[in-house]
Amino acid sequence: MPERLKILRELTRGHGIQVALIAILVLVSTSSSLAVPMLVGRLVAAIQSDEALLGLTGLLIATGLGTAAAGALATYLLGRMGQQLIYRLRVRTVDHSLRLRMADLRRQGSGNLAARLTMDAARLKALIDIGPVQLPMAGVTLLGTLVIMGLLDWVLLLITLAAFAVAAVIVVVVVRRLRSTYQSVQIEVGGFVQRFVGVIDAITVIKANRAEAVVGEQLAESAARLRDLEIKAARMESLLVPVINLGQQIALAAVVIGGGARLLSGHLTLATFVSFLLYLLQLAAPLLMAASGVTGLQMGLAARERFDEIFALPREDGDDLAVAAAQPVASAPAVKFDQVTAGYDARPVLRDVSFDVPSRGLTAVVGLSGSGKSTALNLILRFLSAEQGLISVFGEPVQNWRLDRLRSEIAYVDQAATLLPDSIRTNLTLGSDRPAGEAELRAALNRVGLLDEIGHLPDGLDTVLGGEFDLSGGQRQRLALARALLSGSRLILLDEPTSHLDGVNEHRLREVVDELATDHAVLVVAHRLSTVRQADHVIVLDDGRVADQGSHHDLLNRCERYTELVDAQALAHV
Ligand SMILES: Nc1ncnc2c1ncn2[C@@H]1O[C@H](COP(=O)(O)OP(=O)(O)OP(=O)(O)O)[C@@H](O)[C@H]1O
Repeated sequence: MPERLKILRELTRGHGIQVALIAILVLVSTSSSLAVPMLVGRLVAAIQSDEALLGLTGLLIATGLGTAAAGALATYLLGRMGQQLIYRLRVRTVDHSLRLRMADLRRQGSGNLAARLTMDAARLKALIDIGPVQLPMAGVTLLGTLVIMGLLDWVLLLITLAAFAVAAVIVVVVVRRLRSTYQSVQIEVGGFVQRFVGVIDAITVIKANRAEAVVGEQLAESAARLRDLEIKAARMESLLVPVINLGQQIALAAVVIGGGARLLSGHLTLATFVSFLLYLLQLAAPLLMAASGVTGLQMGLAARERFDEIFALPREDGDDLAVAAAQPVASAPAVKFDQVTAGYDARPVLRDVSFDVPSRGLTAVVGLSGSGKSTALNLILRFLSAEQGLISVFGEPVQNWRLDRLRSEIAYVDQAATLLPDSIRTNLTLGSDRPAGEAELRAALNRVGLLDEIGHLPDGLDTVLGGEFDLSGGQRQRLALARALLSGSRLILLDEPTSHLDGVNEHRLREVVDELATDHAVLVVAHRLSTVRQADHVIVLDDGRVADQGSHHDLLNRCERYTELVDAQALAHV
């Protein structure tokens, strides 16, 4: 347990003054609440001996008010500290998640990560609420109460302890079992959110296939598992309060009998007996507080493990070998694959692949679906690492580049032309090192034929996408290309969409790509015959190997695989 309690030190680090202030307030509140029964005892004695009551009554009221004020302030400060903690934790989780390796990110899944930021964060915050204050407060109150009770009458204290013993054993057993149940609940919640997010992402397919009921049932099954686990936890939690109350009632009965006898035998005064009974009645509160505190601690610890799981995953730039930034070689090809073998989870997708992408001109990669074209782009961007061979960008092996510098040299337009759910302006300038002026943005949009279309949107460049307004597939692709134009990157990777653009825009885009290729290296995963015709160099991938490479015409004359691709319309005739 002390090992686990180290978490409280970690969580409250940097908040020493606040923790000390809270501790003082708690101490004030606890000790004044401990004084109340004593004062009541004194009041009883004063009534018995006909003494003046005013001073004592005033002291009693002041003590009550002091307890309340100190308690309220401690609770507020603690709540504030909890929120600061949750803020730091969320920022760290977001930052770390965004920098995870792609494979780890996929394995975790967006829903599971989102559950960390919501439920797990809230449960960890609960730990702050109870950890530094509730548990010590309960401990101090409990200990103080027991000491005072022992001083008042140690025989009655022994009777009390014996009566509570069984209840204490049950509480310890329940609390221990709760931890593993909370862990299962948190894992199940993560899985449930993960499945739900996945389903909403695929909602168009689900609706089009009328699969709402089937998918809904699968989610309901997951919800049912969650319900069962939560009920199991509730069943265990529900035992705590009655068991403690029962212990108290047994103790009360035993103390009344024992105390009555000691009162009659003259071993106890009435005032002491009243004080003892009041302390006994107060005993349940710190016990309940301790029990719920330890329960919350179990929840918080289970949540902490889920955060640790994320933080233990390496950042993708942890692979950087470069101490100094790579020095690009001016004369080197933009990309060089030298006998590269790579894949996912040790399953090779590309085998012994070698090719060059010159620093100027248009290079196309073609191949059947699944032949490894996108994987090649992933390797250049270091979304993935090669198992064997060497991949260089502008003359430097990719792993020697500082990751952010490598990616600043590359503009990437993915097949779906994914956009951020943000304004068009933000999407256009994403990753730009320098702020682009209005005129520059408009010029880029004009080049890809989007200026008029965006001009018709209600907020123009500041229209937010993904909500009320969105762009068509072709418009997205043109926007992504405009971003590439603005990026200033020397290497453009273009994963061509498989769906067709209309003739006008197809022609316009071809012009833009041609223009770009005059002073940039453009590597395009081509799905259209028009693109390969336009390319200076074509690389033919066949089941992860380079079948051949050369110009469109040379390949038509000599590469059977290429002719097949063209004839079988694997390359669309546009
Ligand atoms: N994230 C991934 N995890 C595991 N395997 C993957 C992953 N992405 C792709 N693959 C596998 O790698 C192989 C090559 O995929 P890749 O996307 O590179 O093909 P492609 O040539 O670009 O295909 P397409 O033309 O259909 O886009 C496929 O067999 C695919 O199943």
